Amino acid sequence: MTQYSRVSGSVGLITLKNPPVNQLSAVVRHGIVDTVQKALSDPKVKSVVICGQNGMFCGGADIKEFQTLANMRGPPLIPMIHSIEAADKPVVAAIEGGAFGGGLELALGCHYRIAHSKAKVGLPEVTLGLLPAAGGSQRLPRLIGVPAALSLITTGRHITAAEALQLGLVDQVADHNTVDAAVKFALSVAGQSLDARRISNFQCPPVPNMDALFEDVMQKVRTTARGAIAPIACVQAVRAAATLPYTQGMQREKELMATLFTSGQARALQYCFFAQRVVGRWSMPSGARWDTSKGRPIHKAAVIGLGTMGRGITVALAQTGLSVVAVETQEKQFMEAKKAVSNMLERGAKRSGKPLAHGKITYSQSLQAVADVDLVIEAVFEDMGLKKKVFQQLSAVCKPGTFLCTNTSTLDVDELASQTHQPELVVGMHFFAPAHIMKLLEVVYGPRSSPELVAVVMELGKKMGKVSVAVGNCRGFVGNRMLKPYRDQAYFLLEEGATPQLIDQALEEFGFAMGAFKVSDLSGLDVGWKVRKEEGLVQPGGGSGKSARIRNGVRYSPLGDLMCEQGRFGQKTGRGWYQYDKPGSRDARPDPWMHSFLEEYRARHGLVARRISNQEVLERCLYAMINEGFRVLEDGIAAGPEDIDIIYVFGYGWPRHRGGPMFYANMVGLEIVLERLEHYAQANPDMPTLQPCSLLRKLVASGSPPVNKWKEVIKNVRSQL
Ligand SMILES: CCCCCC/C=C/CC(=O)SCCNC(=O)CCNC(=O)[C@H](O)C(C)(C)COP(=O)(O)OP(=O)(O)OC[C@H]1O[C@@H](n2cnc3c(N)ncnc32)[C@H](O)[C@@H]1OP(=O)(O)O
Repeated sequence: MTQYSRVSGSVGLITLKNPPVNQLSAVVRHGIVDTVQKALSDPKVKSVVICGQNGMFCGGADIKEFQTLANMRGPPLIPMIHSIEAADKPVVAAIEGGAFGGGLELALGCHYRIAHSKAKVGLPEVTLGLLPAAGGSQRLPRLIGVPAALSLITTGRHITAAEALQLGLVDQVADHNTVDAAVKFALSVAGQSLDARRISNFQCPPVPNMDALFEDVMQKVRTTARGAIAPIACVQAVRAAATLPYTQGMQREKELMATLFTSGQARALQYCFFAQRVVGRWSMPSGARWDTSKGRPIHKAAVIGLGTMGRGITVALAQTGLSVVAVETQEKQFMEAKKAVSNMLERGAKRSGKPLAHGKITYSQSLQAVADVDLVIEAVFEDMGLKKKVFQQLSAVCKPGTFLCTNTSTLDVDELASQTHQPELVVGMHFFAPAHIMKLLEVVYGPRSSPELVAVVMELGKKMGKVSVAVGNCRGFVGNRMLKPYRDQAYFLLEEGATPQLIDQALEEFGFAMGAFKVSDLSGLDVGWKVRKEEGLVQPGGGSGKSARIRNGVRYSPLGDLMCEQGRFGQKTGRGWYQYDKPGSRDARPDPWMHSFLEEYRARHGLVARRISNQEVLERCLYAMINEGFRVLEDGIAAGPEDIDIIYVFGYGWPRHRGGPMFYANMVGLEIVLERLEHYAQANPDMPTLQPCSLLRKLVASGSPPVNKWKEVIKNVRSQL
């Protein structure tokens, strides 16, 4: 797992060999210890280079080893890195591809670092619920200063070789063969004193107003962490580097890591890391899979409808380098959209430092302009009649074989497919607003969608920088389907005595970016109202008596309808579940009006307000959502719990350190979730979404297996259906 050779007469070359990313598994650590020893004891060797095979230096510790302590046997990283730093011959790290986490910590133990110009480096441990505990939190601030180290360690961001050079993190950047450059460099420094090269001997560069700096950073980190503990431990570890001698700092690093390492948050974040990769290996109920389905190249794409979503999708496509035809038939919207897209592209180019993608887009007011494209994304208003018409037209205008995609968030993809000559070439691409920024893409296949098309769209999603999840077609797909019972419970809790701020606070303390009512104000209450009106659910004035709160035998809350009747559509009208300074403002403040509105509503419906605890809010909202998640799995709409969890983490503000709703259910204990659902279902027989799903019962009956074992139980349940 490590290869050793002597090159250029006097350089010992150690190559890490552990696909896919030369992670520091026990056997690699053994190899490093042995080969370093060999090089240092060989009198012919005057200096040493460490590199990684296949153009990758090292992706850090082997995250899979963290699952079981038994796997952690083998030489520990810290003494291994110390022995490299203490070596009396210069050791040079040749960084190609990347040096991350323990990989960068290994490089920081070396006396010199040479990086390829395309390489990236970073300490992403915080994203796995950890901190750089192989000396990274102590060496990095000593090398590049406290503010820069805080920025890298608390965010885990990867930086380019150029930025690393500027910070003094690497000593040289190579444009060609990095190993050759490192060997040449190693020859040139052989025999030189290493006293000034051992970072653990450095003092942190002094920082003016250090207490104020740490207070400020801690404040910011607490706000953005939303309950995550690792970013806070990272700040504490860097503070130790800035204030304590190295050995004491290392002791502090160890103590902080001990708390994080076995935490539920670390388990959740490491689960998310692997889940994100699992969803790329998609499968369909037909048996089609990512590794047996081949897409075909897309050279030219089109977007139909340049409202908010269409504009974002146009930008996301153009930024991949594709030629894009952007179509909007309404004159006013057409002119506004051109300007808006152009501004969005400029902002994107500024942010990313990449070239502007203006030239990739041609605008048209006619659908005829899409005749020669390979793929179309329809993004017109969310109206089945309108979308059907567009699909009929597209089917007539586009060349045979063109892939047709719809950016719908709820509508039946199969019904739209049936409007075309080739229904197998239709899928849903559910983007999230703003479409050029939000990472999630739900790829919705219907029963007739071809695996080739799913492969094409999943690949396109990747090019757009999205985390794409393939899901089956049903109302609301995965994300919005599970959101409905969650929202319903929030409304029912308002009726029973809660306030919007009580519910939102409980959800935000749990870690959601925004509570259910703030989200509702942001997206606009009128959107759901329109849908409910079309479905015949809305009774003007909200009605009275028991029937006013029942639809089709199921509990219904008309509260949202009543709010809309008063023109309270949320942020856009300056009034919603909260009040805002002016329409469009985002600063939500509790509205005293809501108090009397709810009191009057409860009186009219004979409801007596009771005290609602945060725990009840979480149990009712989250367990209702999770229960629907089990139904989604049972119905085969999502291939596995990872798909659901990634959708929620990337599209719905679910706190990543809680691993997604299904992982969270597993952490709470499936038997507890089942018991609480039974309890609430019994108390509310008119809320069928609280009736525990049979898959949940089955999992509990099977001894509540860990989340990565659910697929076997799901397979059995499905085969019995
Ligand atoms: C008390 C204990 C003291 C311990 C002290 C030491 C602690 C050290 C902490 C660490 O080092 S934690 C690990 C830090 N490293 C990272 O977070 C890097 C994680 N990896 C990545 O970000 C990316 O994989 C990459 C390296 C940037 C490469 O990206 P790319 O897009 O090219 O490939 P992927 O699809 O992401 O990955 C390919 C493949 O490799 C698997 N993998 C990646 N990194 C690791 C790893 N560190 N350990 C194990 N496996 C890794 C990844 O899962 C993919 O495989 P899969 O089969 O498709 O899942």
